Amino acid sequence: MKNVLIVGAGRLGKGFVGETFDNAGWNITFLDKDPRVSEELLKHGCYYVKVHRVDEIQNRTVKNFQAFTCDEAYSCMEAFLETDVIVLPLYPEDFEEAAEYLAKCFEEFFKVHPERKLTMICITNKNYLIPGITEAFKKDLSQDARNWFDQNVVIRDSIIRRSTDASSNYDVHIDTVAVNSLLIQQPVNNDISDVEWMELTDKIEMLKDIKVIAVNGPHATLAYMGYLKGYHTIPESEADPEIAQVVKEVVEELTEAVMKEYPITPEELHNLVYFAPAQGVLPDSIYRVGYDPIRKLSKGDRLTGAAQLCLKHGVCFDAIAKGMAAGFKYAEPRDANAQKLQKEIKELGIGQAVCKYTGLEPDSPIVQRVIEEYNR
Ligand SMILES: NC(=O)c1ccc[n+]([C@@H]2O[C@H](COP(=O)([O-])OP(=O)(O)OC[C@H]3O[C@@H](n4cnc5c(N)ncnc54)[C@H](O)[C@@H]3O)[C@@H](O)[C@H]2O)c1
Ligand SMILES: O=P(O)(O)OC[C@@H](O)[C@@H](O)[C@H](O)[C@H](O)CO
Repeated sequence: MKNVLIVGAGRLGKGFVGETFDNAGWNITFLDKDPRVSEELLKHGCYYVKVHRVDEIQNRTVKNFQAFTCDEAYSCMEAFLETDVIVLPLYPEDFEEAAEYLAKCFEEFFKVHPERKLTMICITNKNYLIPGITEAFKKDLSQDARNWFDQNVVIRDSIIRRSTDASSNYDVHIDTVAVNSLLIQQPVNNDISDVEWMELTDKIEMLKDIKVIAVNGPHATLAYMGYLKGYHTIPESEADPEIAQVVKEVVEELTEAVMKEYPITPEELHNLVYFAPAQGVLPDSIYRVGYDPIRKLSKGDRLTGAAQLCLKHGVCFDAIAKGMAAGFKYAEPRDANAQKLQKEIKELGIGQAVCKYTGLEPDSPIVQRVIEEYNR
């Protein structure tokens, strides 16, 4: 049987990666730095995933797994030494710490199985992270292990086209929408062709730029505008006619700009970004989708990146600016970066804050439009 180690056993780690590899008959090992994750998994002995597919809702119970915390005793070591594939559904800021912790595991793997190959798959919505992640994973290795790592381990980026939510990262009841595959940069070192929803591709960086702008830009707009109207879930925002109209215009604006910027046909774009309707309703939270407005408003990311493309190609970005302005008003108390942003806006004023967090110059037409929308 093949073995997968899932580093980051939160919503996506359990609800997508764990459930999917379990379905394909792989041995699953979860590793998480939050002790509540393994405590809950081990207490229940299983977890539950409601998989919303196009044709049905599957209620899956996943029972066959091991779960570990990133403890000092390295209780995950034995499982690590048997792994074939390592999947890392982590937020961008968490890779460095994961790499530091796992250095000891890679050092041991190299000693015990120098002949084996490994594939690591990173799951985030941030592009161009792989060189930095690779450095982080090699940083604490001995020279011999580093040489081995270069020859035997590949770290691949992916494009995740699936929403998966739960009340917390340690909740054992998870909802996921399964209508699109995970696109993974090829080649990989280990055979994953038996696992549903895993699809190898080329041109990952270009496709990821497009996907983050075209899928996550409208998604963030739903979250930020919905928050301002007091909603808690994305379906509530989608049902609001005023928000739905702005989101429709966001899609029109960014689609025109994307088609001008990238060598992609309308059919290829559709295949990349279309989510077929699934059965039931995923109660996806505005908290999760809006999470970390500092990342989401940064240069090149889903909203500012979309506006930048529009500006470059002479396309109107009025609706995108509305989404960005709502992002600058996002004050969710549980979101540390939303709080940080609000504090900075109070201290610096909206003008300087927009420049600082979008990375754009004060005379940029994007900055001007966002400030106008913010003050409206
Ligand atoms: N949930 C989704 O629908 C979804 C969709 C697309 C992309 N993503 C991306 O996937 C990634 C994970 O999202 P999520 O929703 O599963 O988040 P989550 O918060 O539910 O889970 C992340 C888990 O990683 C753990 N973690 C953090 N640092 C760690 C470390 N150093 N070592 C081990 N574990 C560590 C956390 O404790 C947490 O349990 C993010 O980059 C997110 O943007 C999520
Ligand atoms: O994961 P984030 O924080 O980058 O973005 C939140 C959502 O937009 C995102 O997770 C989507 O649900 C997902 O990318 C859809 O495929």
